[in-house]
Amino acid sequence: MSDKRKARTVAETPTHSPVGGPGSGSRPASEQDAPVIVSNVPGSFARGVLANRHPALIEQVRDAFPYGPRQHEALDALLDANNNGVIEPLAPSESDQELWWGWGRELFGRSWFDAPFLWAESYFYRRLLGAVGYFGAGPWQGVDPFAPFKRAELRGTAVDEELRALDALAGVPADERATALLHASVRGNRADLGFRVTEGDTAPGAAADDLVADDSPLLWQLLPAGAGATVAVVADNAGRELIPDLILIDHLLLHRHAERIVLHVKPYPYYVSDAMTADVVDCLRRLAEAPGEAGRIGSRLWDAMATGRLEVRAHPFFCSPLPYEEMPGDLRAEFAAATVTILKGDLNYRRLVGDRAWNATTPFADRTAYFPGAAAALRTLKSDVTVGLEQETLDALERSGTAWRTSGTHALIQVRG
Ligand SMILES: O=P(O)(O)OC[C@H]1O[C@](O)(CO)[C@@H](O)[C@@H]1O
Repeated sequence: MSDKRKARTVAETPTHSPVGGPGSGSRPASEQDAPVIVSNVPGSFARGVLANRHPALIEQVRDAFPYGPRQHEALDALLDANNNGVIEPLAPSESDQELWWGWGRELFGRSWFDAPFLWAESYFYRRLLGAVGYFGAGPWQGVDPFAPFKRAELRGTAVDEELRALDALAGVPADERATALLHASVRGNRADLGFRVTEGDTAPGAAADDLVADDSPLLWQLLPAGAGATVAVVADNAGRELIPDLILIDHLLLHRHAERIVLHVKPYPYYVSDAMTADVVDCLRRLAEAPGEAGRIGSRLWDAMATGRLEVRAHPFFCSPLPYEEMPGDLRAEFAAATVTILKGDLNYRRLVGDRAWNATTPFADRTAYFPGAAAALRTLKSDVTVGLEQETLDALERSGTAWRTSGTHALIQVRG
């Protein structure tokens, strides 16, 4: 962690005020130095994730596998630490111990609730994987603890229906189809398994598809047909999100909005349902084995993988607790070479603009000015961070009196060219 980042984080943590909910859009966050979001504010969304979602998730994972005593004990210890304890560093025998030490040196020994929300959530997932033996030599090595949930979702009838709907879409003009597929990719971000861990969460797709910002014309301007573009897509969730992402990718390739697409996934399980290479394979199989248009899309994508027009990458940075502003040089070069980078989902958004209590009218272009090349965020709002809203939009959202920032009822398409 850079000294600059460390100083900002530590200094701001205790002075952080609650974010989210009605009235929060008018808080006087300076454009340069909005407070880092932490989880120690009673009633805040961030606190709810640590206090409610993480314990529920531990139990779900525990119930989903016939783990042995070692895993049960480690899960008990993680539950206890999450609820009552302080953050412990990884054991020296862990291969990424030094990395995490560097990323959180000043946080170890403090309460989970006092750490920056993004860091605490990321480290929780790292500890969960450790507890179930994902990294250790042994029989549970490499067994994705979220695989049963991902698999169940992919096999569900909702996916059948979504794939069948592609048959009707095949006949509509290409530009209408492009818009529909772009929106499906945004909406797919509602289908986040983590979002459904605790009761009372809004069901995906249950509410109106409200875009609070829509820069899609700029996205299409950046990708005129036949211009030989390379597009980077930073994936978010597997299953019901990745399927529409892949369908959009097929459309971009088929209509030559892109000559080549690099799909960035996580190198190991992360944030419940985040996509890894194995999930891309499962989704491609699901598509390829489907009847009709979905099957045709699946076999085109399968071919695109074979020719290199579609390539999958899994950079370790994607599982770090860092904002994109701190991305390493090789990833920066990769994004710089792309015509546009499409970042899917809420977590990527937090890492893109910074997990801070920004004033919601802070321009998206300002918050992403550091990004090496054009960037497009396709995101359902599932946490407090939001930038780039028009004042009237923000006023209307605040007047609505709803938890518009966190309930998954609203979405956005924001682009910086
Ligand atoms: O899958 P997505 O869209 O990145 O959403 C992940 C979001 O879910 C949460 O982890 C809460 O469960 C947020 O803190 C996080 O930003």
